[in-house]
Amino acid sequence: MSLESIKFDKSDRQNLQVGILDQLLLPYVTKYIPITNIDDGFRSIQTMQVRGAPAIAMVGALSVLLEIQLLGSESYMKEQSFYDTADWNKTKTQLQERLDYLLSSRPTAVNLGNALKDIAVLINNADSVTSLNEAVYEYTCKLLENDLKDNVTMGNNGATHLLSLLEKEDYHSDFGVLTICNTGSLATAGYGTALGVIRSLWEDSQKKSTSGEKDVAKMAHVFPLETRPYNQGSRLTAYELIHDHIPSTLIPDSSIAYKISSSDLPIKAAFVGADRIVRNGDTANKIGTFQLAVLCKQFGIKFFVVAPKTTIDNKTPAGDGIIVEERKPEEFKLVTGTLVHPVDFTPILDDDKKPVSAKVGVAPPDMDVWNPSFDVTPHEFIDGIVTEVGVFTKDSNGNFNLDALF
Ligand SMILES: CSC[C@H]1O[C@H](OP(=O)(O)O)[C@H](O)[C@@H]1O
Repeated sequence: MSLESIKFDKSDRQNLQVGILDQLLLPYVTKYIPITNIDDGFRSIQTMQVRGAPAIAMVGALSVLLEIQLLGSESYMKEQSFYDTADWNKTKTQLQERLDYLLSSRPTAVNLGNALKDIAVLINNADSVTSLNEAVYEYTCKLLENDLKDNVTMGNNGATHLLSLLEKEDYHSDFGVLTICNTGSLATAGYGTALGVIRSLWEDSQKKSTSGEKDVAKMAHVFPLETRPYNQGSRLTAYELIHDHIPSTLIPDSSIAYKISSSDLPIKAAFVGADRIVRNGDTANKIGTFQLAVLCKQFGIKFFVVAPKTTIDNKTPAGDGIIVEERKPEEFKLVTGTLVHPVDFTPILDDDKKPVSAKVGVAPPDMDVWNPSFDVTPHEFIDGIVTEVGVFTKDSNGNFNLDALF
């Protein structure tokens, strides 16, 4: 099992190498595929071999860095015909065009756009390929380092905030939490955003169990939603929770209300990620998040969005300004997975002893479908926005003030 979504090999500064974990093959097959240029970056993001707003930004930035590395290669520049090698300003303009192409791979998550905006400034200011290579290398290394560091800080911020709320309501017992999609190490540089809070809550629970503390609030169980139609929950979050030995039970997206109302273990919070948080706190996230928020409000369960500053869109005033990506109909009408033995779930191997990928039809081929990748949760349904800077809650008028994040 590997939770490393991105492998960035910097051992040879002149020959940087990047591999991404092909998340379309998880949880049964662990396979890394090389990223060598912007085309590889575009394809891996658009096909969702790599997904998760922060991970998309990091793979995008790395693919630009590797393309700039190629610009410094005589053999590559002799073979290629896109870049005008004789005119540095023209080359820079052409590189900006390539960034625009990369940005079109997935329109909703803002992290990629934020990273490419930063890189566009570096391109504009660079006076040579060498200086540009160094500037984008430094930027990209910092992006990956900061993401992991910020996720741990964010995880602890979210856990501390929930535990203090439970203390205030005089709740001193085990509790469960809900989460949707995948917001863990497979969506980031490590630890995760919403799943990072869950990791911090589990660390807190284990300390309390080890020290034998009684009558204390501690997270005892996680209920991840399967998250159709790409199944980030059942294929990826379940994979991470098993890897970390965190007690959890996978539930169908359609069972939230019944789970909350029938659960013996009180469910006290939902933690979800974000693809774009706009100025008033409205949040784009995986399809199904909005209805989870509505149900949490109905049952009096706290609903938290967890995301780093790189997910903030400080230009868009409200959620109706967010472009919501629609995925291809076949991604809904087919379930993609690995052929397994129905009894012990071991992968069925082909003649080369490799697991066999399969697509199973679950709808009539000529049926129209609606397949939005995200929805937009109005800030009215959000109790808090957890970030590495701190946890933001609404004022007495029900408004978020996120200026500290802009
Ligand atoms: C920390 S990942 C944030 C966000 O990205 C996921 O979308 P996708 O799997 O389609 O890239 C999901 O919405 C997560 O909540």
